[in-house]
Amino acid sequence: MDPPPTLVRAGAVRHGGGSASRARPSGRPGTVRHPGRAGGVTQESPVVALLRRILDENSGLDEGSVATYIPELAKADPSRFGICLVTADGAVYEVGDTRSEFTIQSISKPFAYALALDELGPDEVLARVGVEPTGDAFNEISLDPGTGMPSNPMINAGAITTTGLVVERHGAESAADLLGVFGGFAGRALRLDEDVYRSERETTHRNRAIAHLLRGSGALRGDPEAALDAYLRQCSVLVDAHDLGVMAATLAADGVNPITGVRVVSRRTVGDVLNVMDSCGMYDSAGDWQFTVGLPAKSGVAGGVIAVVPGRFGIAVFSPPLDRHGNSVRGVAVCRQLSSELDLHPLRSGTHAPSPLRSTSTLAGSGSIRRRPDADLEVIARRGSEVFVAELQGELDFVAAELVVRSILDAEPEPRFAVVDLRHVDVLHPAIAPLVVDLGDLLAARGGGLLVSAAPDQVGDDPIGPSVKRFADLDRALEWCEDHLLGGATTAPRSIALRDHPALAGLSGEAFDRLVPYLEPRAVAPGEALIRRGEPIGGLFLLTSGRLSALVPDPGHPARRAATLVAGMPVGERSLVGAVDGVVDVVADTEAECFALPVERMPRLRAEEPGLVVTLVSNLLSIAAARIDEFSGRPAAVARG
Ligand SMILES: NC(=O)CC[C@H](N)C(=O)O
Repeated sequence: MDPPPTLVRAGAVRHGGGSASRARPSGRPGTVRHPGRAGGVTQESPVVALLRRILDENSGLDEGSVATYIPELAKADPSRFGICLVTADGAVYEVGDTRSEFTIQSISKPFAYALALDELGPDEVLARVGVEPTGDAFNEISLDPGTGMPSNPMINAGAITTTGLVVERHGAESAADLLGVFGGFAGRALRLDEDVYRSERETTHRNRAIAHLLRGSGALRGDPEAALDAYLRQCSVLVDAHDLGVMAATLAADGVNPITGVRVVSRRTVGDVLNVMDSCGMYDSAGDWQFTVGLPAKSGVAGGVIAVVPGRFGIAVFSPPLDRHGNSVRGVAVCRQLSSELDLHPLRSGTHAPSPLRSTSTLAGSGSIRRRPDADLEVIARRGSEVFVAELQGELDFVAAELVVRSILDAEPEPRFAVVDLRHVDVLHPAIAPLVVDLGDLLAARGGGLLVSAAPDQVGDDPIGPSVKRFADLDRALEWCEDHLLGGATTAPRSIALRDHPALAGLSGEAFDRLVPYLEPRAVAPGEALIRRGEPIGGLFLLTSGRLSALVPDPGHPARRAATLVAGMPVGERSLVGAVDGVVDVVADTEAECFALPVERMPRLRAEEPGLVVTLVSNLLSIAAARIDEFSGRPAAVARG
């Protein structure tokens, strides 16, 4: 059946073939782009190929028969078969008959339950419908003997009550409201199959009995016929497998439709809905489903089945012939195969989350890049095991955080400080906050503390805990620890005389005196840049005091420190070969002093003092060579400092 003309629909290119498409949130529901199409030829995604194989392998399955108790459903074409998988971020994969419409039937139940929960809140809903799996058939005439209320919202008794709650609140508008919410989940306007609605209304004696029983028990408080009518209408909403895939994906995406980007219901509601789908969604085969598939799911007697992999994707299958429980035979078979082949069963997957520890070391093994004199490096090497260093990665939930805390507390010898780097952490669960704060206190009691290096968008700007220090990057945290271990005992020369600058080594006193007029003393305040990336370098700078850092941009993070500079080092050597732009920002960390040889004075120096220039350049070369040795692991030829 053609979709309403005003709507642009995802994947409208195909029927019966296979397609992968990706739709992003935009103003129009279901607007789509086809990444796999090149030169007019549709290139099939491997995911589509996988779904097609599963479709083919199950298309010989001829058991079951189409529902006949609703006369209109008996007309269904039993050969229709489609599979649609939609990811929580909006990629759509579909094979087979994913654009043939059928009525949603009982797959409407979780979505009506979502509307009731969202509007009335869980307390009011739970007072009228339970969450106990019964193992009953979908149409069982049953009430919980303890409460007198229906056991759960996935069997008809519970679903009619859920819809009754909506009717008590919205009256005549209820059917339209339900249709609107279903459309929000599907990402397009949906409509009723009037023939199926009329056909069921005329024959629904059993549901009518249930509705009146519910009125008698007090589960329904309004007109049972009105609740029944709204329920029958909600069951008669026309969808196709693509719609159901998007609806399931919206549940997978915590209630935000991944195609339209619109939040349909709250996150909390989705959690409640998935819970009852998990325990009660497949009626009297719920246990078998749990055992073999293990995913929250819902089936309908017109042949649809949905299953949800929370946070990941939704699956929809359409095939009308049903088993004795009223579940699509091929739908169940496809979900079983997908669950087992793709390792989707949450209790069976056997996969363990990757380790949150990307690397562990101590300060003795991995110091900061701050240049320090050898005597300081010896102190750091000797006391470095007091500082445990861990680079973390991936998702930091409670389980991951427990492992990190344990590895810090089990470390030998016992560290006083722990440096935890979050640069490679993608997700931080709020649940770990108390562990972080307490770990800081525990380390503080040892005379140390916890240092966290993280970008502001990971942990915000607020203090994390009384004994937790924050740093913009790992290197700065390591540097802080080194400074702490050194205390006031550092032997680092805070400043040197210009005469002692290694760049001027070997210059005679006279030559030095002739050079001095070319130089200009310059003071740099903390935070001030001596060189800026992309801007002309002003000259050669000979550092005589203070500390500076060379910073490179790191998308998504604060600038990364690529090198540190101290008294005795040259910066801006490249300006000697002509006017060039800086490739890094060189920024002072402390008050710093240097002598500048400005670029504009260089031509005259070259012309008038060629011998002096040769000495200067060869000194700069040996300093550079020493640094290269250092980076390549060879013992430095020039003393650090
Ligand atoms: N399991 C189902 O899909 C049942 C829905 C159907 N409308 C009924 O109430 O009987």
